[in-house]
Amino acid sequence: MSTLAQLHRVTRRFGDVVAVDDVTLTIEAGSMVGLLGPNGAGKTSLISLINGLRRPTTGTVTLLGRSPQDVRSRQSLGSTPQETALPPTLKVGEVIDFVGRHFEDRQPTEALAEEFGLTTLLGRQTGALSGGQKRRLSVALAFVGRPKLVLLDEPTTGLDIDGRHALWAAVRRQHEAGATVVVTSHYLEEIEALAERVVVMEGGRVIADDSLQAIVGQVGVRQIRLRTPEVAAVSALPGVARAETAGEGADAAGLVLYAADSDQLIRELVRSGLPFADLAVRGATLEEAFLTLTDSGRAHSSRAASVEADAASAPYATEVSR
Ligand SMILES: Nc1ncnc2c1ncn2[C@@H]1O[C@H](COP(=O)(O)OP(=O)(O)OP(=O)(O)O)[C@@H](O)[C@H]1O
Repeated sequence: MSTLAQLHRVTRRFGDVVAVDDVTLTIEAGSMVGLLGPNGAGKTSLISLINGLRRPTTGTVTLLGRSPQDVRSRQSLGSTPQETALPPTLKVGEVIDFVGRHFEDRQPTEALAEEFGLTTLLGRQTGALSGGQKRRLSVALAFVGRPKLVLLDEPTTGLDIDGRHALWAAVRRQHEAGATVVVTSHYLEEIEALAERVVVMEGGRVIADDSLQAIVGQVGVRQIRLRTPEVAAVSALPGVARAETAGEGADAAGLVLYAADSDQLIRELVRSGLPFADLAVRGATLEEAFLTLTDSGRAHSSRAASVEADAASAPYATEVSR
């Protein structure tokens, strides 16, 4: 596998702020990498180091074997422009043609428009597009030059669910057609839908870098859902790492338990004689993995209150940490 981008011991400071802190990272050709992290984790700064908009304070960044500032390496890079960078009086088709002309091997305007659901908008001025339509155009432009590497910084922010799903499908098809993609997102669902490899950042550092499956698997918890009128007693069973009530139902609340050993917990539950129904067990989600991996998750857990006996009637989910 060839390397498209490489960061070696890269630190980027803005005054006193260390936005990227001693990061070493390799982006291999053919991969689909999700960059995940809480606000201010350094994701955008990392992207701007790869696309050459920023230079590292220390360390080295290479893009296709060259400096990211070298125009030859940027020829093979696709990224989304800021929405405000779209010329408002140019039509969608004209903008795609304009950007496409910068590349030797480009996707035809009609094909790209079709792929990103822009066909009926080709004749419309970009200034007259909705926010979601501008977003789709911005992402489509990242792919027009058949780039080897595409950097998508929060590609679906502001899109509704249908719009998000349609864009993910288009990005997946472009990836299958050969594009290597790095995508940052606040939506865990987006990373789960797109990424094969997940890099988790926090405080400028990479705190996890593995396959999506392995990241989720790192969280040694399983989720057990059931309904019970005895919320407090079931939540207090040995082996429960965390419990949340959904507050549904008048007499038997929905309860979500997290445990390292779900089999053992179920044995304890049966042995306790406590009433329960609708038992379901599944593995952790990316969200649970993320909360476990990041400080925000630790803060979130420590803020959580204990399950009280009256939690069954609470209108919102209650989370506990034990
Ligand atoms: N131009 C800048 N000048 C000063 N500080 C900056 C600059 N750009 C980023 N920072 C700081 O660097 C840190 C990382 O910011 P960055 O935008 O890379 O994070 P992020 O993970 O993309 O966050 P978000 O998810 O909120 O977009 C933050 O503390 C931010 O305030």
